Amino acid sequence: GWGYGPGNGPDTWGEEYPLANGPRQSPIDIVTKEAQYDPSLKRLKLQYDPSNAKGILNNGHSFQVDFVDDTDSSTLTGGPVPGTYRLKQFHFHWGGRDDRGSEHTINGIRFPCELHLVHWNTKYPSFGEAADKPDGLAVVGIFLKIGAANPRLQKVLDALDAIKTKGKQTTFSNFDARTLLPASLDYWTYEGSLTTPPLLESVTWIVLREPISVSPAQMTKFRSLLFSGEGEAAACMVDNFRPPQLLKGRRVRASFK
Ligand SMILES: NS(=O)(=O)c1ccc(NC(=O)NCCCCO)cc1
Ligand SMILES: [Zn+2]
Repeated sequence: GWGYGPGNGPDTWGEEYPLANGPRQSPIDIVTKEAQYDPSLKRLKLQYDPSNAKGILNNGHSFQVDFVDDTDSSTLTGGPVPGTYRLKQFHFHWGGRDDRGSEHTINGIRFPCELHLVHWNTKYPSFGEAADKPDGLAVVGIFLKIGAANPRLQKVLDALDAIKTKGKQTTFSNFDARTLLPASLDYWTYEGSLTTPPLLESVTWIVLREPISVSPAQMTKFRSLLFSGEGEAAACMVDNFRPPQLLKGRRVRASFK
């Protein structure tokens, strides 16, 4: 199946997933001077209930923290989208070295890691139903930059020893995803896609301007995970990012001047 290696990486995905060359693919390079301030954009409202955290899973491409999404208790409202979107999961993309790892880039600059908080539009009955609709998903992207250790990440990183290999999962409860957010919710927004197969063009991207910090030692924890399953030849889970895709005429709007 698809992956990030030489034989199954982003350049090969188009063979099985034709959307790879579609008109609204993600990620993109955000050229800040070309992002247009839009005064009609609303403030982003993220309301997360810690009791909705359910589990943490190594899915063989990244790891994700899954949330119970059967009520409107952890939601995204406001921002560039009408209606209410429910938090489904969050996950990360990172590099084998600190000079790469993020999916979106800012003026060509890559960050060592990028956090994605995945939400689905409650006008649809479920995530699966929403996932292939043009207004189905809203993903908040947050850059991580090297600096002081981030204590808010520690609970997530401490759980990684239990999910080292593909398919492993463990319970992960009482986690407040709001603690991962930076002080400012200023954002850029554009219409895009899932950044992994099936590359569905269903995502309103909301990329925060302010990064959160991560220390080199914490990055080493991310890199201790494996793409491979137990008993398989060990393959370090690093460089699980898709490079920036063509804008194809899309506009990027800014919520700030
Ligand atoms: N990196 S990303 O764009 O935030 C992303 C989020 C979800 C997914 N996929 C997912 O949640 N489930 C599999 C696809 C759903 C099809 O029903 C893939 C990429
Ligand atoms: Zn992602």
